[in-house]
Amino acid sequence: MISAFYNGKSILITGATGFLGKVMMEKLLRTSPDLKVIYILVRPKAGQTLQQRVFQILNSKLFEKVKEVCPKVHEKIRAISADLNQHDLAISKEDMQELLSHTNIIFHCAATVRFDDHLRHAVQLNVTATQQLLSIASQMPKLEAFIHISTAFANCNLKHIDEVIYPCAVEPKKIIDSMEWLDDAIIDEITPKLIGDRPNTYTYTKALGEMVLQQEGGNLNIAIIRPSIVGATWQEPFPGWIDSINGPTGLIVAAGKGFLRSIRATPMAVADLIPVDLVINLTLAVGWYTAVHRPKSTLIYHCTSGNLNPCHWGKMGFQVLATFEKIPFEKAFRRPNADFTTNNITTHYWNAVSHRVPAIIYDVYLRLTGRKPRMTKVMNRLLRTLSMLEYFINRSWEWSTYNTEMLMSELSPEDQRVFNFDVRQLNWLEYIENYVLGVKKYLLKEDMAGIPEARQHLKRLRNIHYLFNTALFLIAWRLLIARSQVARNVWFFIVSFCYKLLSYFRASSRLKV
Ligand SMILES: CCCCCCCCCCCCCCCC(=O)SCCNC(=O)CCNC(=O)[C@H](O)C(C)(C)COP(=O)(O)OP(=O)(O)OC[C@H]1O[C@@H](n2cnc3c(N)ncnc32)[C@H](O)[C@@H]1OP(=O)(O)O
Ligand SMILES: NC(=O)C1=CN([C@@H]2O[C@H](COP(=O)(O)OP(=O)(O)OC[C@H]3O[C@@H](n4cnc5c(N)ncnc54)[C@H](OP(=O)(O)O)[C@@H]3O)[C@@H](O)[C@H]2O)C=CC1
Repeated sequence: MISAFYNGKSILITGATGFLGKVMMEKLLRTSPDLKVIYILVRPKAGQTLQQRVFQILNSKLFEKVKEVCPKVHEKIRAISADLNQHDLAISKEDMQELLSHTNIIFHCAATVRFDDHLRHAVQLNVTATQQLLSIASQMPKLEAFIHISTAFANCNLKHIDEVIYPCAVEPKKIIDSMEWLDDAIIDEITPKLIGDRPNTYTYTKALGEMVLQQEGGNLNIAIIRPSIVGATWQEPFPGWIDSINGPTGLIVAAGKGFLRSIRATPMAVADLIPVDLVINLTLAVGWYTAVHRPKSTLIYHCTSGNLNPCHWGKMGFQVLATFEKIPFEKAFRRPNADFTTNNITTHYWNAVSHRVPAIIYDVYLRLTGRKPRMTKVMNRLLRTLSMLEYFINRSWEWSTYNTEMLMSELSPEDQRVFNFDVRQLNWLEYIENYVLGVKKYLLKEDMAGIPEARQHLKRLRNIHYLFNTALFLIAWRLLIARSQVARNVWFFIVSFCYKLLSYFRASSRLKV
């Protein structure tokens, strides 16, 4: 039923080149190959034109399965040049006309997801662009539904979060206006006051974005999806696909490569991870439900795992490390072994001993061998990332999921199977193993044939580690003996004790003969 609904439709997706957007395009094309067209708003980036970007995406591994059911996949995608940083989204007149007269459904995924983005930029992307898209949407006569992707952490200043829009202290309109005339220095100064007890500009501006939808949605048929921490695919189009380094993925890479040795995290805090294919299944089901059933008010759907099938960071970390034993990453800096600490002092200690000192030693080695030092820079970046993510790995939240569960009960058995978003069916251990494997294959693009060599490399690292520790112990001991009478006495006692033990064994073996 849901598949049939999208057939013949013209669908507009923003953020289609991003992590969620790609999985959404793939699923739509695979399950509704007779859809009319998918308009995607794309900007040229990294020296590539939009056509080159789209070509690269459609020819990637993710889209291999789609081509079996929809060979003319290229013809179904219409890339429209746009920049959400620009006031009018920088869409040409002709393209705008086409969008206005044909679009049936909008999925608004584009956003800045950087936690440290400057407030001005975060407001432009996550608030102003949403406002402008709403204004465009309100001129679309054929529009049936406007689906907005927010985040479950938009209200992370609360402990229990319901499927409602919570107001922010300052009206989004006022924030948008002030960003026009305030200079960067003043914005920097007021940012902590505005974001209040939220940890970053991302969560704050996503909350403002929701308010804009509520206040300026007019008669539009709107729904909001709030996913928690989005991870690799669970089942579709195949398990473990991921190409984004955001969230836990960057830390999995850092742990697997041996950079990440210690992390300030609460092992019993809920790791509210949710697979990306599950998020997309829910989103497409919401698109159908919103368009067909036209709920009286804007419904919000939490796409979270914690209340239905909880996993904890401790369990996740353990399983990630266990997977590295089977599937090691190539060219690791050290053997993967990341510990969780919960206290500030041990965090500082391990950061110094396990992160900074090895980086400095390695950079000295690089310098001595005539190469450019780089490890300290990598470590600094890792520590900065850790400090940004810590907020989310030391707390647990409760999200109510009434609307999501209501929607599940509205689906036919066939739709429940094809657009499965029932997280209770997910086996975490299996999922995390596939996730780590997917990070190796699809993000790091490492060949599975290289696993024996990666294992050998880890063995060499282990031997170097033992050798290094022994040498360090002997040097420290030698220095201690040279300086301390007590250490000398202990040393003398140990040596004479060993000597006596040896003499005793020798004498007793002679007596036996
Ligand atoms: C033992 C294990 C335990 C595991 C335990 C895990 C616990 C983990 C809890 C997480 C909990 C999160 C909960 C969030 C819930 C939301 O709603 S999340 C939305 C998702 N958003 C994020 O995750 C954004 C977080 N990241 C950031 O804000 C920024 O990356 C940081 C952390 C500020 C770092 O910024 P930065 O140092 O400037 O680094 P950045 O430029 O971003 O990237 C560094 C490199 O990665 C590359 N890169 C960046 N993005 C990408 C991408 N998407 N794809 C590919 N490459 C990329 C860049 O190109 C760059 O490479 P170079 O150009 O230097 O060669
Ligand atoms: N990933 C996660 O863990 C979570 C994500 N979400 C939400 O899901 C949505 C998608 O996130 P995700 O796919 O991970 O994010 P990505 O960073 O992977 O993708 C962001 C998308 O937005 C586009 N975009 C950014 N700036 C502009 C711009 N100026 N003009 C046009 N397009 C732009 C990007 O285009 P380009 O490729 O050109 O940069 C990209 O397609 C977001 O709304 C996010 O808040 C919610 C919860 C968790």
